[in-house]
Amino acid sequence: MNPVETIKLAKNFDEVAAVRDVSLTVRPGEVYGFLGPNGAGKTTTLRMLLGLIRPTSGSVRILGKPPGPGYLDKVGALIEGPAFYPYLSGRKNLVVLADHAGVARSRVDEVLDVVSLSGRAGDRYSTYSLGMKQRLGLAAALLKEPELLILDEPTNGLDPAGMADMRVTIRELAANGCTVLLSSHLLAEVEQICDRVGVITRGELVAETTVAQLRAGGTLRVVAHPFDQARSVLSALLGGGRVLGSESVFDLEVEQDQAAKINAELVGAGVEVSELRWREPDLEQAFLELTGGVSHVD
Ligand SMILES: Nc1ncnc2c1ncn2[C@@H]1O[C@H](COP(=O)(O)OP(=O)(O)OP(=O)(O)O)[C@@H](O)[C@H]1O
Repeated sequence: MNPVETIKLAKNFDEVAAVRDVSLTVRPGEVYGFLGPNGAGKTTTLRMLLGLIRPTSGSVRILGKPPGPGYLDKVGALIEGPAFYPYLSGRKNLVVLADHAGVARSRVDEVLDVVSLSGRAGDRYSTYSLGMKQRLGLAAALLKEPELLILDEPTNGLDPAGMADMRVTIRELAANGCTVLLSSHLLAEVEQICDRVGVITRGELVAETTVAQLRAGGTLRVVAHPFDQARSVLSALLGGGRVLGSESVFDLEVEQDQAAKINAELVGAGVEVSELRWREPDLEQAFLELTGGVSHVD
């Protein structure tokens, strides 16, 4: 059973088609990044998953259940900045929520620990930094020991240290078996934190793939002299069609671990290799192509 499955999910706001026929699948135990520029339809999709708004068409299953009573019992969510009492401490705020949700109060200190907020848990919420507020929001989402976490832009507005903390916490939660669906407009963030990614633009899911696949497609840059001799060695090794180069520079579409063998073959044939360098694929370019270049990637 996949923790999240949508089939042709769509939402129109009057004339605006905010989400169009989105069919996405989040698999058990993964961190899934829902990536897209601002206004792409991420929040609208997440709100539909959580029953906050009703889809215009299409269907949703969360942890195997369609929307209905109790379908979110094992789901924690952080969406649209959680509401806390500013004059209460972080811990007291969580106690209020735990009591309301019928969760044992002992769980409060556990979740404070998970989000590394124990040291400041006695301070008033109003004195918290944005990063601490966000972590308290995550703690609240964890109270029910969710199997699935849905997080809308969890690092939005955080400073680099706060972002890094949040990433570590999310990865730890996933390592402990929680499935995570998070939205982000930051390619670099999704790359660091997620196993798979769904790319949404103008309301449409334009790609759903693993981060490893997004990263695949790098090239090996080889600079070797003399050119003709280098080309014939490389052609013999890789097949002529895969060896394109000019003026002693070759950009080879090979696996990264073939570099040593290629170097040895060239040097063994008396070719002088002055550069051998793995070049990562340009993810930003790939993302812009997928999204039609509609927005900037930070
Ligand atoms: N309640 C609403 N009424 C009318 N239009 C809306 C409403 N909510 C969202 N939209 C529109 O739907 C589109 C998608 O918005 P959404 O908030 O889902 O995008 P997003 O990908 O989450 O972007 P952001 O990161 O900027 O929030 C936008 O054009 C937005 O203006």
